[in-house]
Amino acid sequence: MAEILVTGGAGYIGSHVVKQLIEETDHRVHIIDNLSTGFIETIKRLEEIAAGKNKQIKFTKLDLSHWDKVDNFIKENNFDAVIHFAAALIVPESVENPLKYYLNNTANTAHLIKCCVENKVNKFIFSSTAAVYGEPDKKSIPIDEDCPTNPINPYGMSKRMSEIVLKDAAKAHSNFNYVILRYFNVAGADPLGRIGQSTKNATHLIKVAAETALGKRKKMYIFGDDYETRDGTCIRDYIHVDDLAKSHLLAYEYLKNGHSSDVFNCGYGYGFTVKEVIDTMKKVSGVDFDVEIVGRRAGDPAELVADNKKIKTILNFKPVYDDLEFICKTALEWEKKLT
Ligand SMILES: NC(=O)c1ccc[n+]([C@@H]2O[C@H](COP(=O)([O-])OP(=O)(O)OC[C@H]3O[C@@H](n4cnc5c(N)ncnc54)[C@H](O)[C@@H]3O)[C@@H](O)[C@H]2O)c1
Ligand SMILES: O=c1ccn([C@@H]2O[C@H](COP(=O)(O)OP(=O)(O)O[C@H]3O[C@H](CO)[C@@H](O)[C@H](O)[C@H]3O)[C@@H](O)[C@H]2O)c(=O)[nH]1
Repeated sequence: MAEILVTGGAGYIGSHVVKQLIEETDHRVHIIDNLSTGFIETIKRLEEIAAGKNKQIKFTKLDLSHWDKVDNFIKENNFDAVIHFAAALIVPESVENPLKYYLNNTANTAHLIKCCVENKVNKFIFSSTAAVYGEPDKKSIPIDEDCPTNPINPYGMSKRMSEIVLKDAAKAHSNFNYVILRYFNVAGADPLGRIGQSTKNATHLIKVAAETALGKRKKMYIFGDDYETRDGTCIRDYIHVDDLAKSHLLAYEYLKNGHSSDVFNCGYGYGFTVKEVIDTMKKVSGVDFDVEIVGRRAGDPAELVADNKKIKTILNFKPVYDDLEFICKTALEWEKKLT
């Protein structure tokens, strides 16, 4: 049994990982979150899930930018591992306000790593993103972990810089090990409908499509149909949030078994176009909602698809929910609960 700290556990992806830690392991979970984009209701749902298993989770409202408090918090507890989700993640906002991203994502992460090193918290699992690859050329797709990183916005750069901090820290402190997980496009919700993505003003395609199917938006927009892809719209590798969550449990086992630090792409290895996703949402919802084609959104690469051989081979990752209809259906069911 391990003591695991989850930062950002009141958010979308973190809460699905906490759910799995409760349901599939005997680890004790302590969440910290400043509730900037996460929700206290999510913590309450997680507490209910834990109670159903005769377990408890701990929650401390804490902002990672309060370094003194974070120092004390890590000192006072005896964590075996940290799974670090807390971050800001809106790409256009990162262009307008880069310092927010370098402070919240890079500086606070560097400080958290320092606390871990000083207090012998030797296992660190980090949420990174396909955005670290920037706009890879066609011949690099599917993208493997050796593809050069070249982030094109401050969000991607803030994550790439955190990766470098982790690598250097692990090089200098031989007991400290990390797993970096580079997520591709995360979507869907708990298949039992208990938690999901509650993000306000979400820009994510599948969430926007679910909102439009439910009439929360009058119509939705396709950002560009003049890309060099099979139907002119961008291609992405959509991974169900529960499959992604599982990779964190596998990463913990990997580190616990004494393996050394490494980086893994998280995706299914194939992609769908924006039009294919919208058609799938129309099919599962039974609603032929309005869609308008508009110009390209700045900074959107034509295609991002993961080469997932490494995570399958080394972490033994086995996708369970790799079905776009199922992903859209769970996103839609969750969206209904938010109305
Ligand atoms: N959603 C995606 O498609 C996606 C893709 C790639 C990577 N990621 C990464 O996954 C992680 C989780 O993303 P998410 O989609 O769950 O987002 P989210 O906004 O739902 O979750 C982030 C959580 O971190 C908390 N937080 C933010 N700053 C904090 C701080 N200074 N102190 C304490 N808590 C803080 C927020 O309140 C929130 O609960 C992020 O690191 C993000 O960069 C997400
Ligand atoms: O209303 C919409 C929303 C999105 N899109 C398009 O859909 C695709 C996917 O967009 P989105 O869901 O916003 O995801 P990405 O821009 O690919 O970024 C996501 O996936 C990245 C990893 O691949 C993460 O780093 C980001 O945090 C996460 O938001 C893109 O081509 C968008 O132009 C539309 O056409 N209309």
